[in-house]
Amino acid sequence: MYHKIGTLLPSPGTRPRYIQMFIYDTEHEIENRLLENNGLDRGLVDKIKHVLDAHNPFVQTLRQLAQRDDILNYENDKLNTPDDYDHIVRAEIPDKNDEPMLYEVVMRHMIHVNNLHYPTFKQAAEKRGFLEEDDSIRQCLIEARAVRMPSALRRLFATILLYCQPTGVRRLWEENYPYMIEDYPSSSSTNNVLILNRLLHEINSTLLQHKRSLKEFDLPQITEDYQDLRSISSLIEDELSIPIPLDDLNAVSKLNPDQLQAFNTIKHAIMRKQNQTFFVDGPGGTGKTYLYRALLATFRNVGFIMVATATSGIAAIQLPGGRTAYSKLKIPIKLDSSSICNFSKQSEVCQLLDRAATIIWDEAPMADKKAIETVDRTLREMFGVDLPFGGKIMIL
Ligand SMILES: Nc1ncnc2c1ncn2[C@@H]1O[C@H](COP(=O)(O)OP(=O)(O)OP(=O)(O)O)[C@@H](O)[C@H]1O
Repeated sequence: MYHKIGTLLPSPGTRPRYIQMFIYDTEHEIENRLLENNGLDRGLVDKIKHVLDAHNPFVQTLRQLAQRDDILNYENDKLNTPDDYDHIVRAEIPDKNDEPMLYEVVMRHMIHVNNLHYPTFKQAAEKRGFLEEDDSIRQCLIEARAVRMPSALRRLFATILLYCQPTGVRRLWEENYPYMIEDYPSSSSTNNVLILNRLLHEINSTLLQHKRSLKEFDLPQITEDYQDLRSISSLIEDELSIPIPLDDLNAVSKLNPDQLQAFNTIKHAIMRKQNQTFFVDGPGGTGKTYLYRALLATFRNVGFIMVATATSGIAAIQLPGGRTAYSKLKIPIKLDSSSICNFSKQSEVCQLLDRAATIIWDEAPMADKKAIETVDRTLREMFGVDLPFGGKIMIL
């Protein structure tokens, strides 16, 4: 209904139409109707008008609007949503004894019944069974989950918030949240907060474009910590979002005595931020990669940044988030005794290395000696610390 009726009062210079007939210039309502359509039978229109006035509760409600002082405020404002109408269109429940028939009609058709009032027209209509609670929205989201990318699902969710006025926002959120974050990589509990905030931030950005905000909805809110995290580079964010395989977390309990000794020694240094360089050596197949994976999982799981590199690409992909040392540390191809890695002090790479608890470089002995010296020289210079690798804990 609200799509068709336009403003409650006609705009200046135009004749009343549709719903405006019941409110504007009611003394000349018949004439106004005939002007709209001169083929009408005056007698018939008059009879219909009386029938509607006597028996239609909506017409009676609209007639009362004419007596409202604030109705003029709505003259030029199109009421766009059921809530807008609900705000001003209300019917009184007639006295059951004085007007039993009218009472029955109103009780049958009126939205707010039994003194139960709902914040919006839509909610009231749902409670009366005129609408199904968010069912069409839910169905739409279920279909979208099957065929749409998570990014499209996020935009759809924001659009639903903006235009569909769901009543159970929190329930829709809980149902669809896991599907909306599917393309945000993470598995640790630490990162879940980041992921939640990232999703909320993205939905909020869409809402802000339409001058709305997350705060208006029954949804979790962005935590303040996230505002700090927003200032970090995307490189660090990517590093914090590296998935942590459960097997790697469990690997700690399966380390053999040698591996465990190495694990504990390195752990000790990381916890105390002691500058140390470790050389993990052993014949092929003795569990070096196994140890690295256990270290990466354990410390990433508690929010540490662990940069994982290897000399060869094959070895790099054995480590979650692993890259070749040349690529990650921007080691130049041509090396000499004064080479420096290709990143500046202000670069995201430098920020990442600065925040990293440790740098793992698997198969380092296979790399050109000058490459290792270049990294050492660069980190000393970047961090202004004259210690091996600028004071970083290195595992080679
Ligand atoms: N403590 C352990 N418990 C169970 N399995 C282990 C353990 N340590 C190593 N392994 C297994 O042994 C195999 C070889 O281990 P890994 O690849 O870590 O050795 P590596 O020293 O890195 O070998 P390479 O130098 O050839 O790369 C892997 O399948 C690994 O899962």
